[in-house]
Amino acid sequence: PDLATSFLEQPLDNPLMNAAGVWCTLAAQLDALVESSAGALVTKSCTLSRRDGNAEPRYRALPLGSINSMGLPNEGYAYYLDYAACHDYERKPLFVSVSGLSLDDNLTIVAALREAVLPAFLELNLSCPNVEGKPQPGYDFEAMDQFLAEVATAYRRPFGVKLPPYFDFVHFDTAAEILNRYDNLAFITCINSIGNGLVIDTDSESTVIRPKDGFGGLGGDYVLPTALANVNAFYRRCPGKTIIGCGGVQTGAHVFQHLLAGATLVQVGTALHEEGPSIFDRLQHELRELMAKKGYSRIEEFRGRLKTL
Ligand SMILES: CC(C)(C)CCc1c(C(=O)O)[nH]c(=O)[nH]c1=O
Repeated sequence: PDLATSFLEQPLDNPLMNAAGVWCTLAAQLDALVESSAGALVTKSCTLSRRDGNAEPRYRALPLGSINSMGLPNEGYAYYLDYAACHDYERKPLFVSVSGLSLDDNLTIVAALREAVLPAFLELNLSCPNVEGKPQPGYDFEAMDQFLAEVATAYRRPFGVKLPPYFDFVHFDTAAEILNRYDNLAFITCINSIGNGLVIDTDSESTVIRPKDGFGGLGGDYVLPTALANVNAFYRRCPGKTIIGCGGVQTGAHVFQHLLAGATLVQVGTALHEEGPSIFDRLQHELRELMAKKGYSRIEEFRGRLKTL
């Protein structure tokens, strides 16, 4: 079976890539993803200036996934624009994730990315911090609309958004209605971690990460059904947009499920953090094996064809 696919008219060897934030903060990590068999890669969400991020421990792997409250540690947007300027786009697509600390910061970064005239794809993180006392833009539909109106106008090129998970059909409907208003909003990545979970260690009777009294974003097995739901909800509601699936991928079968739900590309976070870039070889092997067993030779034969009962 052949895993070749395309994204916004760009050919890719396969649909797999890292999730923003995982194995992508430093150039050496990004180089390892370029050398790996990943079909594409994305940089750590960046801010105007370099950030140390939160105190450690700020990430913990668990039997069923992970919890993190990293606090946006990153080298600052110029670092990632420099990396993007040196990337070989013939080899594989590069995405730049942006998570400015304010709308203005986002506009500054987006303008710089536009000025650089690079073939990199912009993934705007809508879980970015916003005004104190207000929810993240992904959960504040007025702010989300405002962000998109200004970024879409300023960037004027195709871009995408990274969405937090939604759990209510009215939220799927409202978010999709906003996203569909922006013609150059070309792709939607679902989902970011499930926010503010709390993992407790029974023996120590303590939280397991230091920041935010132990509250942090969940990844891994905990989030797969929610990730698949959000991929399929936006796939159904935004026929003109390309969906990137993210959340809970650990096996070739999980990749298959994301594709069936309507994803074009599939991002790997927690499992990549734990296994390293060789995971992309394993996932492709497992996906090919599953496709062969089912008699599929290409992804387009089943992508988006989730059956209902
Ligand atoms: C949570 C924020 C720090 C506001 C954004 C960056 C981010 C982080 C992070 O850097 O803590 N972790 C996630 O799982 N998703 C994210 O989008």
